[in-house]
Amino acid sequence: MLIIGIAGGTGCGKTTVVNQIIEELPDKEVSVISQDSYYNDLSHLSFEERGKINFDHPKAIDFKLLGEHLTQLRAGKSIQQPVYSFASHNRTGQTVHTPPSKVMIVEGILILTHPEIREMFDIKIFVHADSDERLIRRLKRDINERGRDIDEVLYRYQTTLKPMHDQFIEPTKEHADIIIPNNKYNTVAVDIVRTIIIEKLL
Ligand SMILES: Nc1ncnc2c1ncn2[C@@H]1O[C@H](COP(=O)(O)OP(=O)(O)O)[C@@H](O)[C@H]1O
Ligand SMILES: Nc1ccn([C@@H]2O[C@H](COP(=O)(O)O)[C@@H](O)[C@H]2O)c(=O)n1
Repeated sequence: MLIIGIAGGTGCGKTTVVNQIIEELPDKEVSVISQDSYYNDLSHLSFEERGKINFDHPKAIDFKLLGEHLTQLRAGKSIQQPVYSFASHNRTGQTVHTPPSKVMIVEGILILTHPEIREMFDIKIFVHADSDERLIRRLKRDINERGRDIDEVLYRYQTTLKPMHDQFIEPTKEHADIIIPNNKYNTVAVDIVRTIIIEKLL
């Protein structure tokens, strides 16, 4: 099994890059795990209380469960990946059956911050886009797809997102084996990563 970790600040294009990489690959051979699925279970809090959580701090992530799941996958066992709702700031209670595959891609803003999780990756990738570009993309995406308004996105950006990015996420770039510049769509980098994966699948 080859486990690839793909990190980078919000809006840098991690999900887009992953989708481009796997587009032409056989479904059964490559699976994706999103760090978003591993936000802590916040069922004990009200919606208002959940909305005040700092979702850009490493403590917001259930790294224990993520580590257990990666260990199980490496041992050839399937996992039940939680489904996360950005609308309710919580897990939905549903899960996605995720079997082990030859290549597992794990993507998320904070996945390279945790030493034991980092150790589990055979290849570590950091996707870079400038912060103004990321904010513009985040605004458009969160308003169109995640049920947010401009005030919510900007408030979160100023209070938690930017400080946490500077403190925790940007420094993990130094752990990366590959840095993908993604201010513009980067098909060359996507092709290179896909080629590495295809070699593993042969
Ligand atoms: N290279 C790019 N150029 C322009 N827009 C992009 C690019 N990559 C991603 N996007 C757009 O930016 C938004 C955020 O991308 P996404 O892949 O969700 O980022 P992330 O998973 O890193 O938060 C999406 O609407 C996506 O379509
Ligand atoms: N309930 C939540 C949980 C997380 N976020 C934000 O999501 C970002 C990470 O996801 P990306 O797809 O953008 O990498 C992170 O910056 C959190 O602020 C949220 O808004 N609400």
